[in-house]
Amino acid sequence: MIENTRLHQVVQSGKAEVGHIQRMNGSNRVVSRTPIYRGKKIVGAIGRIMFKGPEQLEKLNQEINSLESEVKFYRREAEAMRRNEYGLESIIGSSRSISDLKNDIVRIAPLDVPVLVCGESGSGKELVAQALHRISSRRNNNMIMINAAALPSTLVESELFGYSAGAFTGAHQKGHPGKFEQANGGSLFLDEIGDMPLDVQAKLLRVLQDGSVEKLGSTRSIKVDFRLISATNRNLEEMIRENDFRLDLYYRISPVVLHVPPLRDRLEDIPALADEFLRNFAERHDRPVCSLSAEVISLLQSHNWPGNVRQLKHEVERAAIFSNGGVIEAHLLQRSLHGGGLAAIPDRPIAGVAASNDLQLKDHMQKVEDVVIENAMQRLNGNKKRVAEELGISRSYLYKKLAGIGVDLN
Ligand SMILES: Nc1ncnc2c1ncn2[C@@H]1O[C@H](COP(=O)(O)OP(=O)(O)OP(=O)(O)O)[C@@H](O)[C@H]1O
Repeated sequence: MIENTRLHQVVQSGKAEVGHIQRMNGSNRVVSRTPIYRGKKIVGAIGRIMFKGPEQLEKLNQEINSLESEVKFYRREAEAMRRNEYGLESIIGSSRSISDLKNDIVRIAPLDVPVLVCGESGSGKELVAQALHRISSRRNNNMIMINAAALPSTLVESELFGYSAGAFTGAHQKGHPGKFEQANGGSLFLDEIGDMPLDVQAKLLRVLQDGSVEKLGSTRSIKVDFRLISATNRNLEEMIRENDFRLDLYYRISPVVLHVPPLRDRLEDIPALADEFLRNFAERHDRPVCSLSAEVISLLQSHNWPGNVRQLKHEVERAAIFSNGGVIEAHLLQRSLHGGGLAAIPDRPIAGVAASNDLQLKDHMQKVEDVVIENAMQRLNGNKKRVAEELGISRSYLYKKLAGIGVDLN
């Protein structure tokens, strides 16, 4: 006889009981009781132990919760990937200049020629590079990214060329493939190529001429075949005139040049861009999607966006964070967007700048920049990526400024 049984009640009521706790031999069990019918008549009931104890049920519950949130996460990821499937879709905008750019990408992507993507910082050069790769015949292989500005000079060679086993003390036993080798069969995206030191430019040129690399510590050259996509926000022609960029390298990297227009020249794209950023933000943080009031849209369209789309994205996401959902109103935008003022209110007063009369305007500007950058570095705990994003400047420019201020970059 099962103690505490309720099977007789189930026979009487004809109602199944699922997930009930029943005390048996001093332990709690999770049980189910189901009536047995013959035709319309109840002829008995069957009891089953579903879980050996409530803890087991709790554990299962936790597992289901964690699986549910995993599914949610992958759903969001899949959605993001679906949007990026064709590469071009991730470039939002239907202005004339962006439509022309997309048409050029479609035309150029299948041709296996090097492409130089020029444009101001934050204008979307990396997105263009991704789209070129994704709709090229090399899309099933990797696109390897190198940020020439962020490569410490001591690591340039091992990073780019790789090294063979035992090439130097501390080298990994099996050696290491460099970025050129990793890009074999795919594309190599050289970001901020204008910031590449002259000695590295010479090495890169050799690789492009020979189509092969020699690892550090090895005399054997390895054939490499990649499509080179470079990007810069610098004026390379001017750098060539100043002997800061090699003319022969320029010819190699620029059979096709694409120009990404600055945001201020395509203000009509702002509503679509902002909508996309708000949608992504809501998806990432599992929050309802906000929209922008007409006043906010017109304020955004009257700004000149020195940090381009990156700055817009940052601004829109910032407003979304501070909004309570629904429509984002103008008071949530930073002061700078209401006409005048710096993008960030400096934590440290910009002292001494106005006081000294013997400085030229550009020196005053430099000082203001230095202080704003130092403040942002402090506020964001030295996170250079976030500082560059917040100030709407490229990381290469930030590195240069930090080196000028005397901040240790390592
Ligand atoms: N047309 C666009 N549609 C959607 N998002 C965009 C667009 N252009 C830029 N972005 C977004 O703005 C940010 C900056 O873009 P990206 O990194 O491509 O700029 P960049 O020109 O390569 O900048 P940098 O010169 O600083 O490296 C990214 O978050 C990117 O997704």
